[in-house]
Amino acid sequence: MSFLTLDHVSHHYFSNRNYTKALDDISFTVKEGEFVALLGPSGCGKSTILSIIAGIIRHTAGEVYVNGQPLHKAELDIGYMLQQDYLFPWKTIIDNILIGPKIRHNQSKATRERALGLLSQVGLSDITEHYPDSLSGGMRQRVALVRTLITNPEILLLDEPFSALDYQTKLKLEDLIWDLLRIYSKTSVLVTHDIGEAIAMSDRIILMDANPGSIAKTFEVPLELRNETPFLVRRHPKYQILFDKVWAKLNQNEESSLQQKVVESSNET
Ligand SMILES: Nc1ncnc2c1ncn2[C@@H]1O[C@H](COP(=O)(O)OP(=O)(O)OP(=O)(O)O)[C@@H](O)[C@H]1O
Repeated sequence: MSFLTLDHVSHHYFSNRNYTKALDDISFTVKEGEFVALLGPSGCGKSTILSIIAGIIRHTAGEVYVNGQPLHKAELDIGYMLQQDYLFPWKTIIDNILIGPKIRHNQSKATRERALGLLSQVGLSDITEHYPDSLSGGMRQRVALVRTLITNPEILLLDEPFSALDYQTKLKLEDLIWDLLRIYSKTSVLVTHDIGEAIAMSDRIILMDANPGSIAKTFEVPLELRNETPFLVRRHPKYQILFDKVWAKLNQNEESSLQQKVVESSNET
């Protein structure tokens, strides 16, 4: 059974009297424990989808279900990881991690021990009393990951969490997160522009189109790739085959949307 369902979801924004149709008729499901990537060009509505799932914005049409219940009734426990880590510079690493439990009045000894255990799993046991300014970008994102996992969320929303990192750090972090999410069987939705990252990390790729944001095609990642770590996936022969298929579809969509724009502008003049 599906854990999360987006059923014919559309969304438009109104700002300064401007109307933007951000999403048009989006339908997909995410199974429990599944890792789904939303891939697409800038402005196709990837972050809008995450904001809708997180309950930050209310979609204009359609419905979102969690375990068959409408999202607004489901009280979904969410972990949100962003490009920026948003660590508080005046708090130590352990205090940054324990902010979520503190807000929920759940700062038990067991929670602290869980935090220390997670820090050790991401290779950061020695820095609990350090401040974020003394850490590298990759270390800070590892802390952000622990802070996201400490409340044991039902679903993890990852909004380009690697895009501010250098390539080497990004590859290492992909492996670490992939490993941890499988250990804890976390249901996850990753937003990315990066085809390689989508293939390496996920079970399924939802490729999106822009203007307005819609689903162009869904690609299942072959089992042989899903069983490898993200780093090793990139060496697998099936990786290149899938990469080429996604790349071809992405280019085909971009070209047809460019042609449409040219036709529209020539009709206006
Ligand atoms: N608060 C807002 N007010 C008005 N329009 C918005 C708002 N947020 C997003 N949009 C518009 O909605 C569309 C989808 O934006 P969104 O940020 O969801 O896309 P995205 O695929 O996540 O883009 P990117 O990859 O650049 O982050 C875009 O046209 C964007 O300009």
